[in-house]
Amino acid sequence: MSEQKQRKRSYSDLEDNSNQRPKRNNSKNFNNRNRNQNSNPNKKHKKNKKYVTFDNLKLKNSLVRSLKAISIYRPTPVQRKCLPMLLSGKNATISSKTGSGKTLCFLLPAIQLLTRLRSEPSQGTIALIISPTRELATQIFKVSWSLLRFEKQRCGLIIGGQNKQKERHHLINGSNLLIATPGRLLYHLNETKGFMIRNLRYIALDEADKLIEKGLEPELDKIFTIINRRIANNLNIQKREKSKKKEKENTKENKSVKINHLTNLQIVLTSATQDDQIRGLYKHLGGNLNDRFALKYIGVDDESQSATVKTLEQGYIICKSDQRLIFLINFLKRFSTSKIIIFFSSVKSANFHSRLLDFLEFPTIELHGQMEQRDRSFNLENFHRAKVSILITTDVAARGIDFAGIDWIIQYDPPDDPNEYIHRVGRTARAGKSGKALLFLRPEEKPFLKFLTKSKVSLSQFEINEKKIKTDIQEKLEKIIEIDKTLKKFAIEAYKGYVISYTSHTLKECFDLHQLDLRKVAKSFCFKKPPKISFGFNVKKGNRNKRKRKLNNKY
Ligand SMILES: Nc1ncnc2c1ncn2[C@@H]1O[C@H](COP(=O)(O)OP(=O)(O)OP(=O)(O)O)[C@@H](O)[C@H]1O
Repeated sequence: MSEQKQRKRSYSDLEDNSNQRPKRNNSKNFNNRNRNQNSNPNKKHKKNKKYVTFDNLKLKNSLVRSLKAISIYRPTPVQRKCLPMLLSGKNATISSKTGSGKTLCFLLPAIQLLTRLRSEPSQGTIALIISPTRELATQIFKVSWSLLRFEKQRCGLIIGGQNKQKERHHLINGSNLLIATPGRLLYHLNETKGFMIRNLRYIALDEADKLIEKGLEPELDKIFTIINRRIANNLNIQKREKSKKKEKENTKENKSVKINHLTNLQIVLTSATQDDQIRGLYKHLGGNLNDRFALKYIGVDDESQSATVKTLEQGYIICKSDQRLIFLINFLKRFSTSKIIIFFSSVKSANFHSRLLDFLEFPTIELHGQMEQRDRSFNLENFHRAKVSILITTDVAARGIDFAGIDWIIQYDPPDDPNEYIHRVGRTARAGKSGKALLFLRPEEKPFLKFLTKSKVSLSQFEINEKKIKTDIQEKLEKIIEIDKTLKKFAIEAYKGYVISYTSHTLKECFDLHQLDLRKVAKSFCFKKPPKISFGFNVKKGNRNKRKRKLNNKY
């Protein structure tokens, strides 16, 4: 049997073990497994020289107590490696697999710093955490809140979509630890008088690579320029108070805000996927990689053969466009007692599929960036609580969110690149738990597997057992769309969104717009034949006629 064949697994061989899933462990503790396996863990630990506690890492007693209160007793490998360095004030960029505990790596040093400085609310923000999404920022805020339970320092959250007035009030009252998304942070830096940032000493950028990739670089640049200027002014005021003689010199400095005071900050960058872009971002922050402020790279899993965790079982299926939806529906029927996340490439597509699946009596929860913030938070909370549910989402939920008890990650629309794949599947199999992931690929998209392999992700092929797939449903779906005009509208938008999303794929050799057979694509949006719509693509000169003809043929 060929190697490829040996690796193939039948989709129907996959067991739905959701019913046997151990009860959700709220503590999400990596160490519980060890404790359960060993009736007397202390004996084993005494023998084990590597046994490290948070106390060994010189973490304050009150912080160790806060950790115990949320059932966290021992540091994870990445925490063991990073905390000594970060607690001593060094700058670092941290890379380790999804769900390995990076949040505490940047939060504990921030809080320890606040307590060491005995910072008061009147001193404003001393530590700042920037996150690319609102959901992730909120999650970090909740963890910060529980870690500060025995401290007098305050934490605050400022994210898009929230009441600016309320946020202003909190900022003026002083949030020593502030968690923010870039847009809203920039707004308050510009508009909120009394938002004190001049005492800033610590800055962490979570999912740092995403912050750049999301096109947030110009915003970050402005943020750092303002912070730099405020720190500079503050230092000048302090100097002036010390020595009136030097006032002339100081005034000069006051004008030259080009001096980089950001190098006086402790800087931490984290992500499960990192590349050279991170170095670029660090330079924005004023860090010089050759001096004493050098950014130390801490990569916990660099030697690992795989970029994803061992407890994740992952595979792909090859599915023609017109079979995709039928297969998805069959899959959801089969795993009806599971907690599932399905990723789509566009908001419109997520929108339509959520409605369609609800109609077909698969209750879904929707989450994407074009929803009202209130609905976003409400839906996210509901999904967190649910034992069995289907989350229909876009890449807004791909990063950092700490979901519990997820059985399956379905990438119905493929991700843009291997990094995004790694983050998406990282929403399951977290903190030592197990999980499964399934990637849908059209035959033409198979080259994407090569890119995944290069990024140390290897998948098995799950075969579709054609006999078990009910295909008669296609006709019913087409009828539903004909009758329900609202659903039809959503289907048209989704179809358009799907095709357009193809134009923005960076890996053109895997996701080529011109290889889409629109008649088949239309089937997967419940149409008998492609709806007549204009996509308004920019067709490059030279190939204009050829491409136009090609597109016309397909539409
Ligand atoms: N020392 C620890 N002991 C037990 N559980 C822990 C520990 N540290 C973190 N956890 C838990 O592990 C889970 C994952 O942690 P976290 O969200 O920080 O991972 P991450 O590395 O940031 O993941 P991602 O890359 O996906 O953002 C959380 O539920 C957290 O409570």
